Amino acid sequence: MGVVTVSKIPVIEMFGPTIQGEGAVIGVKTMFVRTYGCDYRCSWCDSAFTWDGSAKDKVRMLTPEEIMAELLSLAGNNFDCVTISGGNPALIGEAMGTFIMGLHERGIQAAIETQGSRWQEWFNDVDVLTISPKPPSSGMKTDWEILDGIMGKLHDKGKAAHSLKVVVFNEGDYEYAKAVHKRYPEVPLFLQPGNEDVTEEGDISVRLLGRLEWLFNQVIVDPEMNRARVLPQLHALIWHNKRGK
Ligand SMILES: C[S@@+](CC[C@H](N)C(=O)[O-])C[C@H]1O[C@@H](n2cnc3c(N)ncnc32)[C@H](O)[C@@H]1O
Ligand SMILES: Nc1nc2[nH]cc(C(=O)O)c2c(=O)[nH]1
Ligand code: SF4
Ligand SMILES: [Mg+2]
Repeated sequence: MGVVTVSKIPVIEMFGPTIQGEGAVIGVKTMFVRTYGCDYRCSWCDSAFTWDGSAKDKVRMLTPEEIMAELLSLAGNNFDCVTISGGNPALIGEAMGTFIMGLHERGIQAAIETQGSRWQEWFNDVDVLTISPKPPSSGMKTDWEILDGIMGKLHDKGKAAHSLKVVVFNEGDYEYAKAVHKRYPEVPLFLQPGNEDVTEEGDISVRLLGRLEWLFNQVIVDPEMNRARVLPQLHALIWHNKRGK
């Protein structure tokens, strides 16, 4: 019985350059690679096409070299950061590690968006690692043992700059974010208001800013959140629910 090495990555979309709209590196110019498949099914997922089957025919199995070539043909030298999101990119093993090495060989930084349900060895090589555990409104249940394991390994190896990002839709989610903060007090925590309608067309910025103000007001009166940072989804303020931005 041989070991099967999976050398390809399921890619649902690549786009950019755009501006990173969330979390620790908000405002940075970046390309996006979005992988297909997720082990979660968040009720409010803004990228459900990565797992609900609606875009299955658009998935391409690509080698790290093919992804690199496509990024270069999309943007030339007009970027030095690639954000890998999904879906859950942590479902992908060695091939992702190879891809990240290729980025580094070209002096390009790798940022990852994942929910903290799976560990991969290549997390150690990521430049900007965002772990986004899911609050109750998502309908998902956090496996704290797994999350503790991931946070512990990141802490021990001390290599990847990592942060936590919790999406908050309501009071219950806010309490969850506080529990996350208490559990991992040394890790930078970003709070992001939820987008309650990811299909609405047109300008949603006023609705999103209303939710941002609500979240500001939660944090402002809360002495247990003195270090949390509250940020909008900047890209959604500018480009609304448009895909590929
Ligand atoms: C689409 S997910 C993909 C990466 C990974 N599966 C995760 O959830 O972290 C990227 C980010 O978008 C956030 N997100 C998804 N739907 C959202 C919504 N309706 N409002 C605000 N943030 C949302 C997620 O919480 C996550 O931080
Ligand atoms: N501009 C922009 N910033 C983002 N930050 C995280 C995103 C994601 O979908 O993971 C995202 C996205 O889709 N677009
Ligand atoms: S974990 Fe991320 S990609 Fe998966 S369903 Fe939730 S928000 Fe969507
Ligand atoms: Mg997004």
